[in-house]
Amino acid sequence: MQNEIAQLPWQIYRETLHNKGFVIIDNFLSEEQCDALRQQYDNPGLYRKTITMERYRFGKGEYKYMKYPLPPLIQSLREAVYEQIVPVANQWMEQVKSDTRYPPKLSELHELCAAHQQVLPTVLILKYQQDGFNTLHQDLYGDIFFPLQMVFMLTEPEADYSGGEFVITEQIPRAQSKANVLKPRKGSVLIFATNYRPVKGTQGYYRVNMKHGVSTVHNGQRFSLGVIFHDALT
Ligand SMILES: O=C(O)CCC(=O)C(=O)O
Ligand SMILES: [Fe+2]
Repeated sequence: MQNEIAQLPWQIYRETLHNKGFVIIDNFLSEEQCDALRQQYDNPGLYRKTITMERYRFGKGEYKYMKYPLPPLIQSLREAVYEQIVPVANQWMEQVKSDTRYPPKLSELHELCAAHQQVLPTVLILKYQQDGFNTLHQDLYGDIFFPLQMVFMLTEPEADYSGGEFVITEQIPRAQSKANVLKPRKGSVLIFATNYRPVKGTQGYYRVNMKHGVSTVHNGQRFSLGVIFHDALT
């Protein structure tokens, strides 16, 4: 899996991340891998915490945080994609004139997280049913955060559910927000900015704040797997 990931045209994906703050890679997971992950939703041994989204007013639906050790497929995806996108994260830090630099390996990011008491895995699997949705948010879990994250689509739009678009908003300084509405197919991965992206202005780069969420699912069931790279305090 790690070798297959390394073979993808990452230079193009990195450019898209720079230009738009998100990129969709189709057919990243097979049908079988998606179905297997989805079936694991009901395997209680895999999870450390279940969140009913209504309770926190996060939306409507349910998600579960995985425990360490992660299933081998997810562990290797998380490591391999991190290594490909860490140059984007570092270039963003440079552009916004931050001193933060991210290490080349995910294990090194996790050492940094651990030094800030962030040791719990943030990988989560989400399930939305009819009328489910996810309010616009940012996945920050402590002082240490990696500025990009990914989400895998485990179900197929129109066939498995309707509605349920992935929404990313860009809050342009001194203007109203712009929305990007995405409908990635089953097996696709979407990589996107966790809190902001740099945009070139007349006087260097400025930060455009980004949030993401999921619009209302009208029918059916929508499953996704969110992979955040930093670990959490709680
Ligand atoms: O269900 C989705 O597509 C989005 C889930 C989410 O907020 C995330 O993975 O961070
Ligand atoms: Fe999220």
